[in-house]
Amino acid sequence: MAIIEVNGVRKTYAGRPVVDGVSFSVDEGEIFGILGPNGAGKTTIVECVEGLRVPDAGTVRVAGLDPVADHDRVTLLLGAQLQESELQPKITVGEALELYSAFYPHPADWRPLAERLGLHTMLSTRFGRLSGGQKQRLSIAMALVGNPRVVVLDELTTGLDPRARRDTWQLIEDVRDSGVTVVLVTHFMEEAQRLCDRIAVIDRGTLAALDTPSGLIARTGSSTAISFTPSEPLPDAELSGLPGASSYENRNGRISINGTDETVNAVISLLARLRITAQQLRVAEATLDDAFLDLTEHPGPADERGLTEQAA
Ligand SMILES: Nc1ncnc2c1ncn2[C@@H]1O[C@H](COP(=O)(O)OP(=O)(O)OP(=O)(O)O)[C@@H](O)[C@H]1O
Repeated sequence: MAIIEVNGVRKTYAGRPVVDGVSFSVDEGEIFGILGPNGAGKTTIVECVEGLRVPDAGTVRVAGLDPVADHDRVTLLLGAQLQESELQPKITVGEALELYSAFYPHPADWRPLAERLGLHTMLSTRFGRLSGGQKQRLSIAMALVGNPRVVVLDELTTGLDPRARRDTWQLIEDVRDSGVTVVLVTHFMEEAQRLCDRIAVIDRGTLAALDTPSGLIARTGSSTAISFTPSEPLPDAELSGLPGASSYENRNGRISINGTDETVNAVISLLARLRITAQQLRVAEATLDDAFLDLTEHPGPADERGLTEQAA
């Protein structure tokens, strides 16, 4: 069942559409990613969902409510962790949670929430003294303290070190497992690939694609890159006939083939049949990076793509 419905939303600044007819819906209980290049319109879209901006056209519904007309009711069921949220530097973690929970008629008990988020040891620490990761955890706690049905997290892990980022991913999964729907705006492909059930790719204010991470990856022309140096030259006729292969090249004796899983198996069979050994055989799967570059405005050179190498 959809908890968020965005239908034909359009937002224009100084005559320039920054969101241009975007539609999607978010199902209750999923982690829904919103991915796109800088300035694509992601924050504008989520702020329309939160009722912080008013669309020029189209409709938004959160649990059937209009986030602008029914702002007070939507605020009770939607928790928002805003990009770069700041608090008074002197307020302590405990005071901030106490204060925010007082805004809601049925708040979560903030003490176990603080414990779940690893904040219980710093309840008397002032906001100004928290590290970036601790501030992020506090901002998640504040987004959850009202017991929301949906939480919107915008650029949650920007600026965090790899360990803090992974801890935060675990937190997001825990939040979803507790029954809260999560909308996650992110620049990090690995984050989106690991966490999201579905992803809306936004490009220049429009919806470029909406699919599962593996569905987006499958849209890339070739999902697997194979490379190796054969112990003896391979006949061109054999390479050109490989099933599933979209291209191949021979550069100074090193063979590179773009293809599919079927191509990998065919290469292995071919090498066995010709009794040729392959040195430095590498098989790299396409990642969400490849899909993102294919789907958005500025594709980068193929050799900059984020292929994850796997030993064959
Ligand atoms: N209040 C505003 N007035 C004028 N232009 C705005 C305003 N808010 C956003 N924009 C412009 O709208 C476009 C989309 O901005 P938005 O913040 O939604 O993008 P984004 O995808 O979230 O970007 P980023 O990933 O960099 O955060 C940008 O070109 C931005 O400069």
